[in-house]
Amino acid sequence: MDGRQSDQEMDSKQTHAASATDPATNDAAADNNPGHGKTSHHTPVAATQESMKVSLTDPHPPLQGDSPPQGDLLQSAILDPASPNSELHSSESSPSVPPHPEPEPERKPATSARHIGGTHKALSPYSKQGLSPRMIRWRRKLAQINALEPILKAEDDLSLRKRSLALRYRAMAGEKLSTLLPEGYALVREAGRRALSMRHYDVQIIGGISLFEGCIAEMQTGEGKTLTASLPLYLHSLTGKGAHLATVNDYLAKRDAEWMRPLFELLGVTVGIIQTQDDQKSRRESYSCAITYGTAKEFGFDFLRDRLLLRAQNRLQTEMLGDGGGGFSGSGDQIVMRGMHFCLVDEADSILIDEARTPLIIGSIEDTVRDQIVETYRWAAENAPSFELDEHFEIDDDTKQYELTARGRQKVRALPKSDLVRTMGLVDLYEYIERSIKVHREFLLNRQYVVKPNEKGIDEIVIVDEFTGRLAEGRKWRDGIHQAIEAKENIEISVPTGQAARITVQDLFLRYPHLAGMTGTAATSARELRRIYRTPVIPVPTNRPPKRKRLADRVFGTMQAKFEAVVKEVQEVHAQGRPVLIGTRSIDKSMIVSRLLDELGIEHKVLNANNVEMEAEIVSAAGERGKVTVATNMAGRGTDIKLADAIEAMGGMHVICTELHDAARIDRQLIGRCGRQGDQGSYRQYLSLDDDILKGGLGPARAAKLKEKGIAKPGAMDHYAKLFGKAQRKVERKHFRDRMVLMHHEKERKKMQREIGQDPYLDTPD
Ligand SMILES: Nc1ncnc2c1ncn2[C@@H]1O[C@H](COP(=O)(O)OP(=O)(O)OP(=O)(O)O)[C@@H](O)[C@H]1O
Repeated sequence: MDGRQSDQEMDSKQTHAASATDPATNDAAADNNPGHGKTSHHTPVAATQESMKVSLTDPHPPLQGDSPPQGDLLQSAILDPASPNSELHSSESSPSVPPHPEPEPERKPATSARHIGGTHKALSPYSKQGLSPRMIRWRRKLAQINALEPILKAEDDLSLRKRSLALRYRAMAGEKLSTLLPEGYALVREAGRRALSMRHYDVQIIGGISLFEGCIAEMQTGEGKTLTASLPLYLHSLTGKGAHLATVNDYLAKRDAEWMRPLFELLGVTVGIIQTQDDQKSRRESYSCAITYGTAKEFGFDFLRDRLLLRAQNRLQTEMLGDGGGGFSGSGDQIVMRGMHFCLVDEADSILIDEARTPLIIGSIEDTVRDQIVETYRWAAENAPSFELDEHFEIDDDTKQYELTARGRQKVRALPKSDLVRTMGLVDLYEYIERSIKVHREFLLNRQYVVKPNEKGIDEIVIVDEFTGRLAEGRKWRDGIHQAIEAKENIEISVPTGQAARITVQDLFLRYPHLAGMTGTAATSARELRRIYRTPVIPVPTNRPPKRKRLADRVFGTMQAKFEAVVKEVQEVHAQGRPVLIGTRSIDKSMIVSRLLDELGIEHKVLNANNVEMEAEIVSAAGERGKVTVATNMAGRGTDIKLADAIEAMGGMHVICTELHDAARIDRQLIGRCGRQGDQGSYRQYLSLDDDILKGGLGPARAAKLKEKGIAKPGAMDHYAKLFGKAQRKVERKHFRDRMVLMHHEKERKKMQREIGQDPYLDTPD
């Protein structure tokens, strides 16, 4: 990777005209009803102390998803300190395999141990010795929640709802949420059991408590983050200030909200969903709900649009001084958000780290020199391919800068130009050509981007997100890269329109007074998350010990040899009837694997950003007998592949990773598609000496030598496996440093702007 992520920026969709109606529901009226408060207040937490001891054994018949012998791991740990279940089940069985690229030593257990146990001995949050005061406190709360369970179980739905209203009344009257937590969480658990047939496991309750306390809960993939999120979202919603859940795309926002809706509704809590295409009116309605699910991007744009509106109405000053509220204006336009109180970030590493630098930008006026710019982009795109490396331009290996040589500049001057292009300054023309050469060499169709018609049928460049494999609709590369690609593909050029408002994803989340996050893969980023967001990472143990098996890494000389070996393995596992998932780093590579499978006559499905509409169908069948699925990172986050009945006995699903990503976290996401919820499963990493990660981590010279070696020597060369892990760690460290530098500059800029009385979000430099 060449820091392309840093080039990315978001362009807003058109700023919608706000509508005049005010749908803001006033839940407070119902909440403030003392009658409700009294009737539902009949079993306060304090009254249940006696029953707590009893509740440490599970009084419930197992439900769907419950696993009686090991189901409540924590419970058994409390009852029996010697219980093997009291260990943290985070390692996978890996018999006699070379070590998989491990996260940097200084970043992993040390951080977690410090947070959980306070000493380095306390590697397990549930071991008795070295338990941190925090964990002792959390276990005490868990015991209180467990104690309430039989009581709530005996009550009807209406009583639960009344209890919920009473809690809201108390929260709005100023009672601390932490004192309401045990009863609140017990209510959510009971509502989950009734409405979703899913009872929160003890480990999920512990995860929920850590989220309430502003931590990043690291829960293994498939452990049920969606259900865990319901706990802190509910509790924070009680204050009436709105609780937000930010996730990575519209699809997940909608899916999770709809999934959890029956639980919340049973407790009288409203749920809103923000989708990209929503107008201002429906956005306002969604934000007026007690809990709102949406994407980080939409939360950011709504914040900016509101801010622009407030400035237009000259109300920003009072708003900033805390005298805002209401959101009414003389023109009838209203802001959509009710403020920012609590945000739970799903896939926290993706949003808080990978997306952190992404600026969300709302454009302003049309550029008057538009035609000239458009024509120059086209002129550069036509001529760039005729420029030769070393003769006309050079590339700086460290900075990835393209620079024209003297001969290159001479060539630019000599090129034929139209009148419009000729009026452009010569230095600008050099830059246009340099950028265009870079785009021709580094930005490839069906790898970094696709060309896709928009809703008006006009072709557009849509970025393929490196981390999620999904199309990042609405996002643009900056510094003219996006326009240079449009020129290269000969489609309409979207000249930037200047900046009216801008915020980075990082700044957006730092504005929430209460922030928490969940992810399957945060330990490797614990240091960064703590440093930037002051959110400690807490590993939450798995509910059942993972049975996922890691098979030895395989290394080949060339990509071709690697993919041939991959399909051979697919053939073998497929013959046993086990489902196989093959992860690739880009759309074009998924197509290569698909072609090779076709040649062998193996029926399969391809899941990439080009066939997103088939996603639900492909995923729902992927765990069935004999299914083969080729996917990009799209199959990573949020893809819940259910195994068909007989598959578990055969050994579960087999995942094949065909290349390392720039961050080990992304590889872990794909691996996490198998062995979910304690299921059987296996995975293997395939590598080749021409993989991009070697260039990024070991430098172009060393990578070129390895590549030569790979071409010269066919067959497997597994002894190189460790080198790949080393390269990946180097790339991770480089990205970490880049992010820190950027954060520093952003901080300085904002400080300076505030000093001179500017708004750092609205008075943005272009
Ligand atoms: N307490 C529970 N009882 C029964 N089933 C559960 C429970 N918690 C989670 N599950 C099941 O576990 C599966 C995984 O849940 P979910 O998709 O929320 O996991 P996740 O942690 O978000 O995974 P990923 O990180 O892969 O996105 C779902 O099928 C869900 O039904």
